[in-house]
Amino acid sequence: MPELVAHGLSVAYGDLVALQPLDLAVRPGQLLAVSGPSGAGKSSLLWALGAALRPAGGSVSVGGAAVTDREHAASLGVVVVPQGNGLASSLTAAENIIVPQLAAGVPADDAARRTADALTLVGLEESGNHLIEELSGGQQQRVALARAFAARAEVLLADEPTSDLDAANRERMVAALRAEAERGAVVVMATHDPEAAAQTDGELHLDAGVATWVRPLV
Ligand SMILES: Nc1ncnc2c1ncn2[C@@H]1O[C@H](COP(=O)(O)OP(=O)(O)OP(=O)(O)O)[C@@H](O)[C@H]1O
Repeated sequence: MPELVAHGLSVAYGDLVALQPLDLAVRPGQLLAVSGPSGAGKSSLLWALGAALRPAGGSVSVGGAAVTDREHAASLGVVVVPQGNGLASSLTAAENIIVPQLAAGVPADDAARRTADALTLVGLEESGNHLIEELSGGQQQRVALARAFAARAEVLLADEPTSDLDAANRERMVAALRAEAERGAVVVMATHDPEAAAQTDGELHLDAGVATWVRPLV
C-alpha cells in the first residue's frame, strides 16, 4: 500500500491562510490524528490531502504519484469522509454504501457482502434498509464511515468521525479506523476529541493553521 506525502502544503481562502506550509508523511498501517480547536484548519488539511480543494501551495503524492485533482486522488484509492457525512438522504443506508462500489466496478455479490460487513462493523446491521433521513446524526456518521470501510481505501481521510457519537460508539469507530490501518491503509482522522486522538500512532496539532507535533509518527 502507498505512502501519503505532503510537501509544503498550504491552503488559503482569499487572504485568509487556513494552513501554513506543511510537510507530512504517513506510512501504510499508520493512524494519525489531526487535532486542534474549531477553525484551526483541520478540515482544510484533510481536503487538501484528498485533493478536494486546490492548495495555495505545495503538493500531495500517494505512492510517489503526484496527485493532480480529486478524480485522480479517487483513482489512487484516496477516500474522504466529510464532516457533513455526504450521504444521499433519500437512499437507504445500504444503498449509500453499495452504489459507489457498483459504480467502481465491484461485482454485485462482493459489494453486497462488503456492505453487510461494513454495516456490522459500525453496529448498524439492523439499519441497512432505513432511509438516511430516518437516522440520527450519529447513525448517519457511522453509515458514512461504513461506506468508506466498504471502499477499501488506500488512504482514508476522516473528518471528525466521532463528533456525534456516544462513548461506546466512539470506541467502536476508533477501533474500526485502527483496523483499516492494520489492513495496510494510511488513515488520517481530524478530531476535537482528546480521547480519540490519544488512541492513534501520532498527533499533529493545528492552531490557526500552524502545525505542531504533539506525538510525532515514528
Ligand atoms: N470555504 C471557505 N471560505 C472561506 N474561509 C473558509 C472556508 N472554509 C474554511 N474557512 C476558514 O478557514 C479556517 C480553517 O477552517 P477549517 O474548516 O479548516 O477548520 P477546522 O479546524 O476544520 O474547524 P472545525 O473543527 O470547526 O471543523 C477558518 O478560519 C475558516 O473560517
